[in-house]
Amino acid sequence: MSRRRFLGYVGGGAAAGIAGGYAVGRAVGSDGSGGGTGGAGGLPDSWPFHGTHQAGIVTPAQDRMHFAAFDLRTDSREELVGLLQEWSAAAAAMTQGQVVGEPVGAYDAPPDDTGEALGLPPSRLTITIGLGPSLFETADGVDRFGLADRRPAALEPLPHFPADNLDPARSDGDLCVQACADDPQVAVHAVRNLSRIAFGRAAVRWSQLGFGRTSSTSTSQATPRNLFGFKDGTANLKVEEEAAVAEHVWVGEGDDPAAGWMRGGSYLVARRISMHIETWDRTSLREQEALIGRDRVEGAPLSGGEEFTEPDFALAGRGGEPLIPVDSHVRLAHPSQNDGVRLLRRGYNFADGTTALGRLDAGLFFIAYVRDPRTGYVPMQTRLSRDDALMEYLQHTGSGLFAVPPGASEGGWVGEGLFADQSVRRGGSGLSQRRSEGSLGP
Ligand SMILES: C=CC1=C(C)c2cc3[nH]c(cc4nc(cc5[nH]c(cc1n2)c(C)c5CCC(=O)O)C(CCC(=O)O)=C4C)c(C)c3C=C
Ligand SMILES: [Fe+2]
Repeated sequence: MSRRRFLGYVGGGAAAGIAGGYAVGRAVGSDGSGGGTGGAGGLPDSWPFHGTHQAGIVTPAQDRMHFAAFDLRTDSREELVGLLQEWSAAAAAMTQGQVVGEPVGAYDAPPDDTGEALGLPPSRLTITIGLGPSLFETADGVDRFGLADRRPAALEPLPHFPADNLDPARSDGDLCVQACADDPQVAVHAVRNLSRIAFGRAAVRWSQLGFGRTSSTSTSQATPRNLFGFKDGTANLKVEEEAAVAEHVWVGEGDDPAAGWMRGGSYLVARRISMHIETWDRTSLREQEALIGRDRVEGAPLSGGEEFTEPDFALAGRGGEPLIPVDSHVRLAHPSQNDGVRLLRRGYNFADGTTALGRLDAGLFFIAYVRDPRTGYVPMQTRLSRDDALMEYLQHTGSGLFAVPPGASEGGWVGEGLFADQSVRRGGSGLSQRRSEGSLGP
């Protein structure tokens, strides 16, 4: 049942009228107007949960995010399967603006749906589910769920990068959920309800709220700005570049024969990057632009042109120095310096109050989707962490790598292929037989 109809159902016409007015006040128009940063034109009001790929990857980036990493509190394979199934069903409902579970349950029991999104539209919510390396094997080699031989080779914990200052309490996790929406209440509601469903089986390890997307993932979107005040996402990989997305984002058929279940999936890299805002704000505009390699107002490369003009790294100024400095961010991150690698960035700004020193605890929650982090992320991050002059203003404080399985079909669930593959391989008993044996879960 839709969250909007629900109010009329339980409260009668008057309740529906009040709630409807409230919802309209908060809603983002279907043309994206009022959606905050950028506003994407002509978008539908909701995105389907089911499909070849999970939603929330090439979907035009929404304005808000709630990201959560979970640790499993069970060693039962059946409970893990049940959790992924229940999460998928709840995600399918919430992304369509429907209530989770029974619209009206027993009066003496807690309601299924936590309620704070009642009356709110879908708000283009997407829910993307990922699996961390520790789900397959713990750091001390324990195979909790019989999945170690299904682990993708690309799902190795990220290495330590120069200048990393990672907080374990903001890093890693067995599972992750990325909930993005144009209304923060809808994104938070999604994570809260998945967390409630997980009770007893998994618990939130860490989470991050984000606002003001720092990337466009579609040419229909205007380029937003990060907290340094610069346009961010200009050269991002966009959904319209189908061939490049296939090459750089989706796991292909022959990528990893031992992990065929990842075909059509991707790998999510998350980095919580604190930005030294106060220091930046005392830095000259000339220096700021040299650090980025683009001008602040238009976002054009310092070699000239407009926002979408290709940078000319060879062009030198009067003094003979390249106009785009050799240690600038965009030069070091450009495909020409990275064996042609392109990332699909999907990050968000964050501001988490103030530090003990009275500075803004703010930055960029960097998310990228890559086909293989070993080639598509690690070398670039190593180069940036070592040589990027912008690093003087940044500190990486959290990190995670997650395998994001392909999308679920109608009636299916995210991660189904991981377990199905295994049942076939382990003795050819087949999915349904293993179900009837009770070894796969419900
Ligand atoms: C490892 C990958 C990257 C991290 C980490 C990263 C952090 C980061 N970036 C900015 C600001 C900007 N980045 C821009 C471009 C850009 N950044 C990366 C990669 C990482 N950034 C890439 C691949 C690119 C595109 C390079 C290209 O092909 O030209 C830009 C310019 C505008 C744009 O193209 O998006 C800005 C601005 C910050 C502030 C930051 C960490 C907090
Ligand atoms: Fe960047």
